Amino acid sequence: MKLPKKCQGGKIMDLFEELIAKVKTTSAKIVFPEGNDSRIVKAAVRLAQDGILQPVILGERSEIEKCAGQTLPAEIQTIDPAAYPVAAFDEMVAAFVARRKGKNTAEQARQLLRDVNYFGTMLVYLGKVDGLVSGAVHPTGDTVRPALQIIKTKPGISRTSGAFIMVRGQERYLFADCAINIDPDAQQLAEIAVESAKTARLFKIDPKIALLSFSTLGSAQSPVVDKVATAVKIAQQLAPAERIDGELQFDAAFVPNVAAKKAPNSKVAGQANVFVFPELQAGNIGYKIAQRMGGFTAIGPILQGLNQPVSDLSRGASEDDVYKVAVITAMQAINN
Ligand SMILES: CC(C)(COP(=O)(O)OP(=O)(O)OC[C@H]1O[C@@H](n2cnc3c(N)ncnc32)[C@H](O)[C@@H]1OP(=O)(O)O)[C@@H](O)C(=O)NCCC(=O)NCCS
Ligand SMILES: CC(=O)OP(=O)(O)O
Repeated sequence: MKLPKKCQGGKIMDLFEELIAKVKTTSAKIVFPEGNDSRIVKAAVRLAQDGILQPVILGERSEIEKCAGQTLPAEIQTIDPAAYPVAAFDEMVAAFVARRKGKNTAEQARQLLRDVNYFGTMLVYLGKVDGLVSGAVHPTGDTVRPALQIIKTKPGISRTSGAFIMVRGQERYLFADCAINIDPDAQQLAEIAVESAKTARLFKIDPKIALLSFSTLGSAQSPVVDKVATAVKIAQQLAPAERIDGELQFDAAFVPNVAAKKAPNSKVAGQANVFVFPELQAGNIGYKIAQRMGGFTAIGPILQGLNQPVSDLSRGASEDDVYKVAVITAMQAINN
């Protein structure tokens, strides 16, 4: 049944009201490296004024204010990396070099840490803030590389991946990987599926996980289909309690009467709510089609499997998207 528009909007807010209520209790510190972007600064100001989290914006305070066209409230902390105290910067350089275990020299560290994303990620690593939100200006690679190198993945997880929660009225789905792994192998794809189930639960989605393909359970033959079928077997071994199936075409995964024809014995087909794409072109295109043509709100990408929360925005993000992703980042910090 289709709900009236007003009611659909209400449902999106329900999800956020729940998250915000949780996040407010801890007042997490979130760093925003892109103090030169008005969407970032305005969202950070609103988050502080709404009492949701404590933003730390990187940049020179008067420049940040010029960019946002407003004076920053006194409670908003800013850090200008160019004016960071020498002793604290030296400490950051030493910690970076130690973390990189011979992969970067101190000289390289000093150079890299001039980049706001490296600087902000080190603030997370050193525990000076609880999470980072960036990517409104920087492309994904430049936003997440510092996190991959410094924060790294949790034990037992080899790849981080990027999930979107797709919301339209009462509908709530998870799409992954839409952001990071260009051509994951079967093992990596299986890990993405298992991590996606954990992320889904954070958003009260009871996961039924479909690994997507252009083939349903052997209807087409190709090495790329074999990769997905192998990933399903690995994922089922990694997480035997989860409902995981594939390879499935999207219609077989989503539409009950198509599932009845194509995959009648599947416990997932026709009712999947977590969709794992076989590679990044499909995942990134897929979420943008659902967002831009299908009327879904796309929340993310939420980086899964990192030791500490770092979030990458789409450069097409609105001020409101920044606000929501920051709330999710703070929630990940609580659940860490
Ligand atoms: C994420 C991405 C930037 C990493 O590329 P890269 O920096 O060239 O990766 P490298 O292979 O040089 O690895 C750099 C480091 O990150 C680690 N790494 C790379 N991918 C990783 C992943 N998915 N999970 C965890 N660690 C990863 C590597 O192990 C390496 O660590 P090390 O320096 O300690 O050895 C790349 O995969 C990419 O461009 N992905 C697509 C991003 C994109 O454009 N998405 C669409 C828009 S959202
Ligand atoms: C997630 C994503 O696609 O990011 P961007 O639009 O910045 O490339």
